[in-house]
Amino acid sequence: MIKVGVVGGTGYTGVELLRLLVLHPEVELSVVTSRSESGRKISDLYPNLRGHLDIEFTEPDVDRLAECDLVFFATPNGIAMKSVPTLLEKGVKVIDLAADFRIKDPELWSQWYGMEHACPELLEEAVYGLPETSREQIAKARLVANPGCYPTAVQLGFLPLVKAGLVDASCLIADTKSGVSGAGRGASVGTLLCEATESMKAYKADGHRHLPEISQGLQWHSNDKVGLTFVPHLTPMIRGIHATLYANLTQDVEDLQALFEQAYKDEPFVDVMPVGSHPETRSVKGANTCRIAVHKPQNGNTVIILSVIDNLVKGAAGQAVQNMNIMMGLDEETGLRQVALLP
Ligand SMILES: NC(=O)C1=CN([C@@H]2O[C@H](COP(=O)(O)OP(=O)(O)OC[C@H]3O[C@@H](n4cnc5c(N)ncnc54)[C@H](OP(=O)(O)O)[C@@H]3O)[C@@H](O)[C@H]2O)C=CC1
Ligand SMILES: CC(=O)N[C@@H](CCC(=O)OP(=O)(O)O)C(=O)O
Repeated sequence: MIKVGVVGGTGYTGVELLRLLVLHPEVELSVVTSRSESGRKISDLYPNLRGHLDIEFTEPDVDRLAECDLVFFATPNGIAMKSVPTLLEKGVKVIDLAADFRIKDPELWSQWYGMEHACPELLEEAVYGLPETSREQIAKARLVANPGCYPTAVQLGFLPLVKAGLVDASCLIADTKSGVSGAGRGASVGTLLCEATESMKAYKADGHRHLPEISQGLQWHSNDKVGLTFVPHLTPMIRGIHATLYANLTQDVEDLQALFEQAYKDEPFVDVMPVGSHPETRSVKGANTCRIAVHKPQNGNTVIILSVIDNLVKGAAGQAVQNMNIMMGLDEETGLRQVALLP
């Protein structure tokens, strides 16, 4: 059994990791941390885990975490980087669900995250954990930077076109919507029921920190300079990301549908839907699946890609378990075969 630790077990991505890991046949949950709930039985706080998990939250303590084979950090940005060097030194593998290791350039990271990086020397080694592009590197990695939720939906949508060099990479547009759980469990006025329901709004239209992450990821697969307009929106649902992506074709493409189907034909967690589909966020709720549909309106040369994920699953905890499976040499789908919850 793989001994696993979760730092930040009280948060939304933390408890989603627990939901997936308690049914994972190769995992023993050894340490789950919380500063605010230390000493409390986990299933008292999260009754969905009653009968599945019988341990208590403990204070985050690097020596206890070092007894694990692999540790997930489901913590705010800037926390994992303080403990990762020690854990790696002690032979523990790490998957960070936050952004500490996602951006390769430490100056760019500091510019967007507003702090000095604690271990910039590890940025080059860290593998960006999008299995659909980096499976082989993930398999050899000690440290994986789990992608953000918007970046997962947007990159999976654009990548087949960008990789094939069929679109003007300098003029990509991503119009994205997120459920409120994307903002985490911490109390804030903006996520109160009365503030976030029956309404919808864009935010950070002039610069969201996922912009450099998505641009970096697309640039790795593009011969041309990537230019992206990215606007996130908050929508009144609990889970889900819906990305509507626009790109301009630079040449005639006979069969866009075939291009996407070919790109993802061996991917267990990417579903290219039939021509004319409009994927719904509820079709991936609770599942580690990204569903994609491609549309080519008759007028003009614009391609529209629709991409949906559950922000807490393929956008966070599910993708992290997928990465763990790859890092530990397990079947990539182990513990991740959930069907989405409908209606
Ligand atoms: N929510 C989402 O959809 C997604 C989130 N992410 C990223 O994943 C990370 C976690 O997000 P989310 O679960 O939503 O966040 P939450 O705010 O819901 O949870 C954060 C967790 O971190 C713990 N924590 C906070 N500060 C510290 C600290 N200094 N040391 C140790 N533990 C700490 C908290 O527990 P306690 O205070 O009890 O210790 C809590 O369990 C974030 O970096 C987020 O950006 C990535 C993709 C999607
Ligand atoms: C709705 C909402 O607030 N969403 C969050 C994204 C959460 C996330 O994925 O954060 P990181 O990838 O940066 O870790 C936001 O826009 O900040």
